[in-house]
This record gives sequence, C-alpha cells and structure tokens, in this order.
Amino acid sequence: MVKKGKKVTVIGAGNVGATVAFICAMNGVCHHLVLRDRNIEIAKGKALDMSQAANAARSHTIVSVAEDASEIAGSDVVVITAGSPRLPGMSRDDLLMINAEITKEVVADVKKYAPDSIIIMVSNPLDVMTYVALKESGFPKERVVGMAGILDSARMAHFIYEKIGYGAGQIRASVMGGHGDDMVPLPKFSTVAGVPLTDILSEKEICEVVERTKHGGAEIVGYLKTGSAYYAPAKSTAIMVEAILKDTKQIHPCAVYLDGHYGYSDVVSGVPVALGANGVEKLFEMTLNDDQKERFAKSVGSVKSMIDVLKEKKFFD
Ligand SMILES: NC(=O)c1ccc[n+]([C@@H]2O[C@H](COP(=O)([O-])OP(=O)(O)OC[C@H]3O[C@@H](n4cnc5c(N)ncnc54)[C@H](O)[C@@H]3O)[C@@H](O)[C@H]2O)c1
Ligand SMILES: O=C(O)C[C@H](O)C(=O)O
Repeated sequence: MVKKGKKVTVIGAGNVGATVAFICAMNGVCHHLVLRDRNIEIAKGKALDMSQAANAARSHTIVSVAEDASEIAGSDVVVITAGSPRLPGMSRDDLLMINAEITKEVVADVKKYAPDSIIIMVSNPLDVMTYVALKESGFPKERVVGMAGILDSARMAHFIYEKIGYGAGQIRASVMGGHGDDMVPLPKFSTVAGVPLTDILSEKEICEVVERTKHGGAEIVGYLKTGSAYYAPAKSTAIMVEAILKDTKQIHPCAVYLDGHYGYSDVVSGVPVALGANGVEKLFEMTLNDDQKERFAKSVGSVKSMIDVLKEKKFFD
C-alpha cells in the first residue's frame, strides 16, 4: 500500500499562520498544506502566492485553501493561530474571552473533520487556549500541545548572545511555565557551548536577561504597534510540526496538560516534552530548587485563575 503524504492545516492565515505555512511549504515538511481563515479571499491570495514560491523553491508541497471546513479532513497536524493579537498596552490575558470563543468555534471543526489530528495551539493567552482546545476537542492530552517554550527559550538565547557578543547559535536557554508575564526563565539550566551561563554572565546581567525574556513579546508589540511578533513564533511552531511529522522524538519545551506532573493537575503549562508521531510522547519532570518551584507555582496559578474565569462563565458547558 502506498503511504499517504502528510497534510497540515493552518487555521488563521494571518501573520503567524501564514508564516508557519510558508516555512513548512519552503522546506517541503508536508505534502499538502491547507490554509483556513474566516477571510477566504486573503487566504486564497496567500495560498496562491505560496504555491508559486513552492515551485520556485522546487518544493513538492501543495498549498490550498479550505473554503469549507470539511476540506481539513485527513489532516495529520492542525495548527491554530486564529484569533486576535494584542496591541501596545495590552497583556496577552486581555485576549482571554475573544480568543476563547474563536478557539471554541474552530476546534469544533477540527473535532468534526480531523478527529485523528494533533492540534498545535498558538493563539493567546496560549496556555488557557491550549486548555480550551483540549476540553472542546475531547482529544487525548497527548494530541493537544501549545507553542511557547521554544519561542521564549529562543528569545532568551538571543538576549544572552547580545550580552556576550559570542556564541550565536551555540546558546541553549531554558524557559518553563506559562507564556505570560510570570513565565519562568531558568538561567541555571542554560548553557553557552556547554558552559553554564552562571559562569559567563554576572548575576546582574542574568537578571537583565530574565526580565527582558519575560517581556520579550511586549517589546516587539511596542515596535510593531498593530500586532505582535510572527517570525520567531512561526519558526518555533514549524519546529513542532516537523518534529511530529518526522517522528523525531526530540525534546522541546511545550505547553501541555499537567495531570499530577510537578504536583499540578487540570491545568496547562510549559515543560520539556518529547514530540513524535503520537504528539506528546513523554513529559520530563526536572528537579527544581525552591526559587524555581515558587516561580513555577506563580505561573501555574495565573493560568489556573484564567481557567477559573472561563469555568465561572460556564464556558465549558
Ligand atoms: N503562542 C505564542 O507564542 C504566540 C506568538 C505569536 C502570536 N500568538 C498569538 O497568535 C494569534 C495570531 O496572531 P497573528 O499575529 O497571526 O494575528 P493576525 O491578526 O495576523 O491573524 C489572525 C488570523 O485569524 C483569523 N481568524 C480570526 N477568527 C477566525 C475564525 N473564527 N476562523 C478562522 N480564522 C479566524 C483572522 O482573520 C486573521 O487572519 C494571536 O492570538 C497572538 O496573540 C501567539
Ligand atoms: O506577545 C504577544 O502578544 C505575542 C506572542 O505571545 C509573543 O510572545 O510574541
């Protein structure tokens, strides 16, 4: 029997979604890439443009538009970036209600037409939207995973590079917890070409890197004014798509459902996981010191309080 080619659907063909699709199409990560957006004309224009780019790149990826939700059927991976981005002065949490409703709507289509897919959630507030996608899809927790940790770690690595001026591409930074102002950068788990960060930068420099990482998204919103970052978010998402489709089993920080892990239940937060053909194949529990535990608890607490807001509003009924 001939094995079918891989199909990826991106719901939300805006800045992040279109860039994820473009990276996947250029790299030939899948056979078929489907764009779906409530603005069908824009999605059609972008799909046509990307199809032509794919030809220029000699990529085998076909890019098309799902005018009807049924056309997402057979997707191996569905990336959800549908939703509003924040504007200057807003926090990601301000997007809670508007994006929860959009997520609920698009996840209903995924559940109906692509029930065997793996969902990669991107819309903000990321951890809560991942929780919404999990609850509304009814998928097993291994098949719903949120993108944030790869992005936050990449940002931290870049800020470390800016301090050192050497080692670009050799910096391994580590961030766990939610994708919000309480995220947990972990300098003690970060290295430059294998050398502990704590041996390279002073305590003051490390504090500056940590603070800048926590507000890395807002820094870009401040420059762009009309929306938020998309190149690094899209590349980070494409890394996850590729790990799943190629069954690499590589370990990345991702937002996943905690079911007793790290002492928390019924909440989503960012932790290291192995990604493969089955989605989240293994969750790693790191040994944290008291300071790290305290910061992680605060981060989990703020995600939980947003989930509680949705529960109080009977959003999940
Ligand atoms: N997890 C992360 O690290 C991360 C990083 C960057 C952006 N984001 C989030 O991703 C989301 C998208 O950001 P963006 O910059 O691409 O925004 P954008 O406005 O450029 O694109 C959003 C797209 O979603 C579409 N859309 C809205 N409602 C829809 C629906 N019901 N069905 C189908 N399509 C719908 C819009 O038409 C638009 O094309 C935002 O919520 C943003 O905060 C998250
Ligand atoms: O900052 C945002 O609102 C978008 C995204 O979460 C990011 O970190 O770039």
